Amino acid sequence: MVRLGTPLSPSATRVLLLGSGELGKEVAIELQRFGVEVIAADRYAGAPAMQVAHRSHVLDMLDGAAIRALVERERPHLVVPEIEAIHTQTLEDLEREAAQDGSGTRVIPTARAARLTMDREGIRRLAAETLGLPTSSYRFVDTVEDYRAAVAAIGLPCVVKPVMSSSGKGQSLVRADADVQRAWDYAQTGGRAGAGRVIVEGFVDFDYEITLLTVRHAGGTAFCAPIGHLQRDGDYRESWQPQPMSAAALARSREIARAITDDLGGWGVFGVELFVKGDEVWFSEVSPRPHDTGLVTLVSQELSEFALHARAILGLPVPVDADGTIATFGASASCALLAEGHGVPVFDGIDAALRAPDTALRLFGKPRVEGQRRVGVTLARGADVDAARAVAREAAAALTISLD
Ligand SMILES: Nc1ncnc2c1ncn2[C@@H]1O[C@H](COP(=O)(O)OP(=O)(O)OP(=O)(O)O)[C@@H](O)[C@H]1O
Ligand SMILES: NCC(=O)N[C@@H]1O[C@H](COP(=O)([O-])[O-])[C@@H](O)[C@H]1O
Ligand SMILES: [Mg+2]
Repeated sequence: MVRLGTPLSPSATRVLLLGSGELGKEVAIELQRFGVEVIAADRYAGAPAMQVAHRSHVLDMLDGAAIRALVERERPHLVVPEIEAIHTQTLEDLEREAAQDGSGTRVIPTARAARLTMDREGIRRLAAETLGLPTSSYRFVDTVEDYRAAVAAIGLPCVVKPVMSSSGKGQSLVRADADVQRAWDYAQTGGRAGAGRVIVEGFVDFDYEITLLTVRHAGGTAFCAPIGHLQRDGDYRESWQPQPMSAAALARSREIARAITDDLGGWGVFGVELFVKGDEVWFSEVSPRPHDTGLVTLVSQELSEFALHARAILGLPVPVDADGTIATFGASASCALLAEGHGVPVFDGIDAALRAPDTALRLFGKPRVEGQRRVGVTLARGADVDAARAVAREAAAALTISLD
């Protein structure tokens, strides 16, 4: 039996979000709807989820002592990682101590899942070497000499990424010898945690790629309809649901998603990223939390990936149909809004963007842009995926973003 208290009272169910971006903001809203007390943390003030949380804290999330002090101060029932770059060793320590002293703090989905996925090496070795799942070829390197040898061994084209990065930061596609040094230099400066270890991956020449949102909940494992997406510079630009795919490729995708999520364990939404060519499927990576390409579920599903995460982590029911699928409203799409430059975002043309029926918009409220940053998303439903994508793109094109 699940029991929820009243926020800001001794009975409150307290959730600490580690990371407070656009994905955490939607999770926070869903938790608020259940009267959960939400505490948001991130490396900067005024982050999106902080704007809808009961309170917030600014800290360096790679600082283990700072994470520990925050958990001891807030005594959350659930610690919910929202980004990769967290001092996950501290989460493992806290999880173990909580099991011993009975304080009841749980890490979502598990501290081990957070540790393995914060770093490309942990999750890649688990998937490819322990579970035997198909992946691209890969090598991990620490020095420029080893890097050059890895590129030679893997062959061109290859993809170079810092082991700790997301949204394509520090990532390059190396097509020719002339790109090799530049890719190393970018990987050393573009990652979230500074210079360091790099993965060199063989290029997978896929037909399309998907995110298979997989929900581990009290009643078992459920899948959302596959989400197709378009990435540029390693960052998502458009996503749509459902991605048309063969029955064999979908079955294989579910098999891979089940294998990796069963191993990671715990409750919550996982974004399993897969490459598909014909009926063949490769595992790429997994987020043990809602996924950016899953923003489309804000219009495609009664229960978005954020609502599903809230339900799953609280131990609440997740309704599924007979074959374990979560219902959708039909073809839908999302289009990311990127701002470039320096300053505080201001949006014009909102009325034009929302003129078409079945169109929606999320403006994340990120306080500043320095360089390039995703600041919002347009959402649309349509007769089919192509129509939905066109409406989402048109809505995005109707908006102008300036930086004050
Ligand atoms: N080995 C590969 N072969 C072909 N394409 C790849 C490969 N690795 C990455 N990509 C492309 O780059 C995109 C981003 O890669 P990846 O997901 O590893 O980066 P990321 O920084 O973790 O992104 P995010 O955090 O947004 O998921 C992939 O979705 C895919 O389009
Ligand atoms: N691909 C991972 C992803 O989309 N993560 C989302 O972006 C935020 C960071 O944005 P920022 O870099 O603009 O601060 C994260 O907090 C999360 O919501
Ligand atoms: Mg990815």
